[in-house]
Amino acid sequence: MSDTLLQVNNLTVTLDNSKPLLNNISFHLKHHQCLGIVGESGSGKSLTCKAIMGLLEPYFSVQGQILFSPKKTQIKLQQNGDLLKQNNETLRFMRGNVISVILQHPMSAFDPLYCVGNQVVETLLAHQPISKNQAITKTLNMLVEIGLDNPKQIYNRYPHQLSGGMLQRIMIGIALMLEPELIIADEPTTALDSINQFNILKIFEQIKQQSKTSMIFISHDLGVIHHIADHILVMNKGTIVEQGSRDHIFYHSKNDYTQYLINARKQLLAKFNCVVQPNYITPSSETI
Ligand SMILES: Nc1ncnc2c1ncn2[C@@H]1O[C@H](COP(=O)(O)OP(=O)(O)OP(=O)(O)O)[C@@H](O)[C@H]1O
Repeated sequence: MSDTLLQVNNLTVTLDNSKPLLNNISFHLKHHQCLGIVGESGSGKSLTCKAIMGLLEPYFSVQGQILFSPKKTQIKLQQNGDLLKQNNETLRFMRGNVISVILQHPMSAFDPLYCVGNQVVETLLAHQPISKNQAITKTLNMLVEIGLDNPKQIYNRYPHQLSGGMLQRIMIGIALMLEPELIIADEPTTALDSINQFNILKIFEQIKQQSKTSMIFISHDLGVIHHIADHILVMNKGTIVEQGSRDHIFYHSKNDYTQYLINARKQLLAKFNCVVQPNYITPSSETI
C-alpha cells in the first residue's frame, strides 16, 4: 500500500475567469506526517484546505486532482479517490469521520444554548454506533485526556463559561474521538493568548507522537510551523513558492520569499528579546 494519504495535482481555483486564487499547486502528504502550510494572509492556505474538505462554494471553478487514499476502508471512493469527483453524500460522510477540521475560533463551532458536554455527545452519536451512556463516558474521558480538570463540571458548562483555550482543546478532543485519518488545523492557535497557544501546541505534538493520524497544520506563524511540521509548503499569492522538509525550509532554503519570511520572524524575535532582556545581544544565527 502506498505511504501517501493525499496527493494534490495541479489544483487551480478561479473566480469569474479572473486571475487564479490557487494557481496549479501540487503537493502530497504521507500517512502519519504533519504538513505545515505557511504564508502571508491571502496566500491561499485556507482555500487549499476548503478544496480538500469539499467546502468550496459552487461559484468557484476548480481544476486538478485531490487524490485521497485512506487506510481504513470505511468508505469506497470513486474515480481513484479524487475528492473533487465524490458526491455530496460521500463528502458529508468523510467530514468528521475521515477528515476533521479544527478552526481558528472555537467559540463559533459551539451552540451557545447547549452545554458543551451535550454537544460533544450529540456529535459522537451522529458519527459512531454507540449508546448515549457510552458517549457520555467517552466525553468525560476525553476531557481528562486533553488536560481539563473537573470533567463533570466542564461537561455542564455553556460555551461562554469556558475560555477560548478550553474550547479549542475540546474541539481537538472531538476531532480525535472521531479517529479521523486526517486532521486539518487551520490557524488553531492564532486566536489564543501565548500560554494557551503553548498548551494547544503541546496537544498537537502529542497527537504527532502517538502518530495515529496525519495532519495539515496551517499557520502564518513560522515558529509554530517549525515546532510541529515534518514537511512544509510555503505559499504566496496562490502559488507554492517552495516545499521541502522542515530542515530544508528553515536551514537550507535559498528561496527569496522563504528567506524573507524567516528573516521577518527572526527580527521580531530579536525585538522581543531586546524588550524583555535589555542587555540582550542578537546572535548572528538567531533561532526560530
Ligand atoms: N469566498 C471567497 N470569495 C472570493 N474570494 C475569496 C473567498 N475566499 C477566499 N478568497 C480569496 O482567495 C485568496 C486566498 O484566500 P485564503 O483565505 O485562502 O487565504 P489565507 O492564506 O488562508 O489567508 P488568511 O491567513 O488571512 O486566512 C484571497 O485573495 C481571498 O481574498
